[in-house]
Amino acid sequence: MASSEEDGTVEEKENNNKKRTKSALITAWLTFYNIAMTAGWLVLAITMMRFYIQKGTHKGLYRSIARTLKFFQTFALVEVRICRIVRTSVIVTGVQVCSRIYMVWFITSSIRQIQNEESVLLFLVVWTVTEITRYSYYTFKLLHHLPYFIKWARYNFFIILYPLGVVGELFTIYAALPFVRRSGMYSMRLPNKYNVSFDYYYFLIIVMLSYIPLFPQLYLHMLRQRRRVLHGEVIVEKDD
Ligand SMILES: CCCCCCCCCCCCC/C=C/C(=O)SCCNC(=O)CCNC(=O)[C@H](O)C(C)(C)COP(=O)(O)OP(=O)(O)OC[C@H]1O[C@@H](n2cnc3c(N)ncnc32)[C@H](O)[C@@H]1OP(=O)(O)O
Repeated sequence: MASSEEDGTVEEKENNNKKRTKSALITAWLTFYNIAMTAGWLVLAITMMRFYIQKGTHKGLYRSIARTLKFFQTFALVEVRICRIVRTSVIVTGVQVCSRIYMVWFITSSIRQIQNEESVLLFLVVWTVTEITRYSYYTFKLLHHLPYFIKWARYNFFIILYPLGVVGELFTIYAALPFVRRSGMYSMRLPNKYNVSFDYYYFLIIVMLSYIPLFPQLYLHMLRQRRRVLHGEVIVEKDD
């Protein structure tokens, strides 16, 4: 009897040890990821500032940072996986990350003629400030040393930055429309062997319209997060 009780305790201890090791590994991985992303966006911020100071214009800036931007923004896909670990929604994160990746790869990087638009500069600056704040917030939180200013910034900056970012993105897509129509890029006209037609021009218009239902949901989600974190409100959100 005593030996089976002992066995139970040994088994429990082993399980607890395994759980603790797993949780430590996850925390280490998350900390590494968030530090890497903070560093990446800081590099982008410094590169943009240096470019502007040296050249005195934003023309050519996108080209100079395109590779780094593509790398770090695409790497953010990891976050959809992180949703399984932390208390965040796959849908909210998925829409956010995918729309950004789409903006980088299939609009701004694909259409050279729009890269010098002011709207591109606008969303780049907004994304950079947002991401430095967001990833440093996660990092300090994981390290249990979260300065109040970072927490405040994480849950206040978005109030202005989110709409500004969306304005930058929408104007950029709008600027792309004439080039897409003229070039017929990413489009398929009939007749073709697949018997399928696709017009990227109209697809872009649909993307722009999809901001109308999607953006308010993301924004309201962030306002709820703000009330929860800064004002301690208990908020029950529907899970996906
Ligand atoms: C085919 C193409 C289709 C395109 C369709 C287009 C339509 C798109 C429409 C929408 C347009 C949006 C475009 C985006 C524009 C911009 O980004 S503009 C720039 C300004 N942006 C912002 O301010 C972004 C603000 N939004 C967010 O931060 C997002 O909603 C988010 C990134 C998804 C984060 O939300 P969420 O995770 O729910 O909030 P948090 O409070 O930060 O986190 C919740 C808990 O999860 C923990 N956590 C999350 N991520 C991490 C992590 N990486 N590491 C560690 N921990 C993490 C976090 O700590 C919280 O934990 P608890 O406090 O313990 O709950």
